Amino acid sequence: MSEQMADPKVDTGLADPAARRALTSGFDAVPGAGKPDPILVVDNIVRQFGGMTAVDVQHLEVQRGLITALIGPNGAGKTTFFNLITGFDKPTTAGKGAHWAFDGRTLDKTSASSVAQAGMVRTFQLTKALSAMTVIDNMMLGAQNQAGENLLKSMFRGTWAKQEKEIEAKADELLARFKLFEKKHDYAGSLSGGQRKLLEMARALMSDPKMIMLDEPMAGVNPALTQSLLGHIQNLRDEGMTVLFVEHDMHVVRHISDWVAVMAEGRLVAEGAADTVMSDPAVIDAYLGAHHDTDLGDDALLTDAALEGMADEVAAEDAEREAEEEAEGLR
Ligand SMILES: Nc1ncnc2c1ncn2[C@@H]1O[C@H](COP(=O)(O)OP(=O)(O)OP(=O)(O)O)[C@@H](O)[C@H]1O
Repeated sequence: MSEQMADPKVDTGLADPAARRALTSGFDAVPGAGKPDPILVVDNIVRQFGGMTAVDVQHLEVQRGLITALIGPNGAGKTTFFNLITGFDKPTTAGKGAHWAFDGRTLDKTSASSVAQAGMVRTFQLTKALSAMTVIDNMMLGAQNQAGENLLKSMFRGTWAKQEKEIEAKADELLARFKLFEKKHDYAGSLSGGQRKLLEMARALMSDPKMIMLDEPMAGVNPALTQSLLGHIQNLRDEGMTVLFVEHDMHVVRHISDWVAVMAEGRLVAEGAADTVMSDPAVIDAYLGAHHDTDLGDDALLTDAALEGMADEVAAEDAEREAEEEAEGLR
């Protein structure tokens, strides 16, 4: 593998649920709580649209190696916050105290592509333009973030063809992992809702991120694929990646989050472990104020056995696929 395609997989020891619980039990369950090893630190990010404050996050730390959910009622500012920290929008406080750093690197004034190159990548919904492209072309587009200037240089050096082959091999591997290999040459627009979500995730992984940010990964996904998607997300964490995701489905949040941050009316109003944060009065207030019918989830399914079962299922499928690929000489 070339340097920029370095494998981000690291053993954080956090594949073990007991280790994760031991870690998060040391976190303060208060908004803006400090973490022992934050991969993302955000300060004073404010975004106003006209007179309306969509985001006003004074301090947030995201712990490395965990799955953190960002939840909150409709209009709480979650998507805007994602856009701000990934360089797709600018805080109103830019140059006036807004500061955020990823993996020790200040990102305040960088473009979306340099944020991606720093290792923080968000998934994108399949837009019209992307739907009109094939699955493999979508994947190759995902690699652009990763290669950046190096890609340009290598084109001049005449090594592009070799690099393109390497990138396509990596795309094939990811497509196989996400059960999309058969669809490689199909138009992305022809995929089902769940397959699109898988493609969005696979595309983001083309750049070997240290942290993947998922915006509503389960929206529009049928129950059969939900299990598989949840398993994939947990496996990314178990391989050492940090996951930050926005999700409305509280059952999903409870099932896979190690830590939950809650936004309401632009502000961070609570933080805590999934099984306790939902009973925080600030969270109940925020949701009740927004819509009364939110189901804040059910603890009955929140067992280690259920979670590990899902992760094991996907890991077994991965192993089976790898064996098949080896037999077919794909690897
Ligand atoms: N480009 C924009 N121009 C004006 N207002 C905007 C813009 N983008 C977002 N807003 C407003 O900012 C607020 C926060 O929106 P945002 O989409 O970030 O919330 P959210 O928490 O992601 O909501 P949802 O869960 O419904 O997706 C909303 O009131 C929204 O109408």
